[in-house]
Amino acid sequence: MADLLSDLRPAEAWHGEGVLHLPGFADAAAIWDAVQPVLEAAPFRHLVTPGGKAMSVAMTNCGRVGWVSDRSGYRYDPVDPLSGQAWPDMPDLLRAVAQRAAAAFGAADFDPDACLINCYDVGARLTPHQDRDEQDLGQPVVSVSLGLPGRFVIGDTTRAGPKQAILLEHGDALVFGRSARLAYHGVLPVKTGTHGMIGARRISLTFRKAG
Ligand SMILES: O=C(O)CCC(=O)C(=O)O
Ligand SMILES: [Fe+2]
Repeated sequence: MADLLSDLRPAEAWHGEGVLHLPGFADAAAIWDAVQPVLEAAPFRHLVTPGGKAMSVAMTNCGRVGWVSDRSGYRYDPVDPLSGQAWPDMPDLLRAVAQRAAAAFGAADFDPDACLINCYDVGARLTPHQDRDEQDLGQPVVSVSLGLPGRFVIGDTTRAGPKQAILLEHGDALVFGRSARLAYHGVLPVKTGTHGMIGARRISLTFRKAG
């Protein structure tokens, strides 16, 4: 007998054994609600790269530690440099969706302690990089997308290697790990548009086991 939900929802897609795209995986409205108190306590801000340039993506965090960048480098820090306080706790609903996505990837023991929240205004981008500030590279990275579509590009472990683009839409989850854990990835400039719930921007929540 046909499963009604799986008929309505686009299928999950593996890109090799290291990248799993889960279209429409998350309850985006519930996630957006849960993020509001985080944004009140720790608003989006444009971090500065070690080279001194402001990033086009605005960022904040929740969880035990948060990812920060400044003139001295990149790191996970338990303190929000803007408030001088601990980052807001990771809401249970966020942790749960990240764990559910990781389980679909085969990482049932994923226990994130950091959630980096990225805000892309129209035109903002993230140039290809590796996520390598986490201690245990055996754990995957899970992202959940909200708002305008994002063209996520991911390649191999070399900066210049060929990349494929995966369109990430409102409510999609993406997991990368194993052979793709150190793959170079980024987000192309977000195209003009307005999303009914999120406005003229894309927001991604990226969950990691940092420590
Ligand atoms: O916004 C995304 O989907 C990816 C973000 C990312 O690569 C990161 O936060 O390290
Ligand atoms: Fe990344």
